Amino acid sequence: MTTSAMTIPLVDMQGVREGDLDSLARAGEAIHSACTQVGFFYIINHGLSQAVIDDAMQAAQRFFAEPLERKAQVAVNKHHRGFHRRGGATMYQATRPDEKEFYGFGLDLAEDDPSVLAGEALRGPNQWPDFMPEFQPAMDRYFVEVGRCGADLLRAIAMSLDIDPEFFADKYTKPLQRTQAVYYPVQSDDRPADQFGVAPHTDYGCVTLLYQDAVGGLQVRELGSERWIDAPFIEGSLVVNVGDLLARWSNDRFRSTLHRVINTSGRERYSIATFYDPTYAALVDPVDLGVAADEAIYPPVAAGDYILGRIDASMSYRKSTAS
Ligand SMILES: O=C(O)CCC(=O)C(=O)O
Ligand SMILES: [Fe+2]
Repeated sequence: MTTSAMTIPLVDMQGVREGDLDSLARAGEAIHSACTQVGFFYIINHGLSQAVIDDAMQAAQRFFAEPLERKAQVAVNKHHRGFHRRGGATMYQATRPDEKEFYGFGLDLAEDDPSVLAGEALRGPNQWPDFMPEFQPAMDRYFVEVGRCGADLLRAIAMSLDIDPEFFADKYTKPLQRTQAVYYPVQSDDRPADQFGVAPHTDYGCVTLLYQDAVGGLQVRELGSERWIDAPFIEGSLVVNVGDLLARWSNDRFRSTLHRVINTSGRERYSIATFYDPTYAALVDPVDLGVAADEAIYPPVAAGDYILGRIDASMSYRKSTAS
């Protein structure tokens, strides 16, 4: 007997952005069922302007089209910012590095910022290519707008858990938001079976917000089966998924679902993934999300410590220069 495939729900964020409490409750309910049953959902009316998205995507395409020697001028630094060449990222449990390039950046903190001076990992100034002056402003605008959307999502998630809708605000005063423009070269049909654009993995942090182009290739693992479900491009949408840290925070009520990318479309694929994660020291304690103390599966952990451990395990450059 075949059962019908899991579907990835779609949530309208319009009312949430307008601050309407009824809409917040409705979106919260839809998001809650998506987070508990699928771990993935699409959002529309997310508040990012299409012009900002298009500029960022075009800038990313131009950047990745540069020769490797140029891109290497902004090679990833110890603050986890810059260009990651192909082969630099291997997902835990994967046998081969991902077939992708990406450019990562985050909250731009000066070298004399207290968090940087204190040696907090993953903190520091962004780096930008001086050979492509339009790259930084396009990416910065995207970063701000997608961060706003992340905050809206967390408001709806808090509401859905029957806690103060503003609960997450003070956990995100200095977010470990990491935004990554990703380039997937064309993969051949006769590639080894264990060669992926991104190998099957779950995300490390709280919520991931993904803009993908129309090429497709993202797949989500159906719960309780071996089936991979396509998460195709939907015009005007972002794909959102729960990461391991939010699943932990929720005491495993929310699911952090396996996903992967295979790009056998014959076309190059581009996406921008944003890992919208809390302040380094924010305490992730299931009790704060409404779990009785004697039912909490996980002890409290500092968000940054958890995320850092996961990043260190998957990025080859950090094995030599981790800090
Ligand atoms: O680019 C995509 O479609 C997904 C990327 C992804 O899963 C990740 O970077 O964690
Ligand atoms: Fe992912």
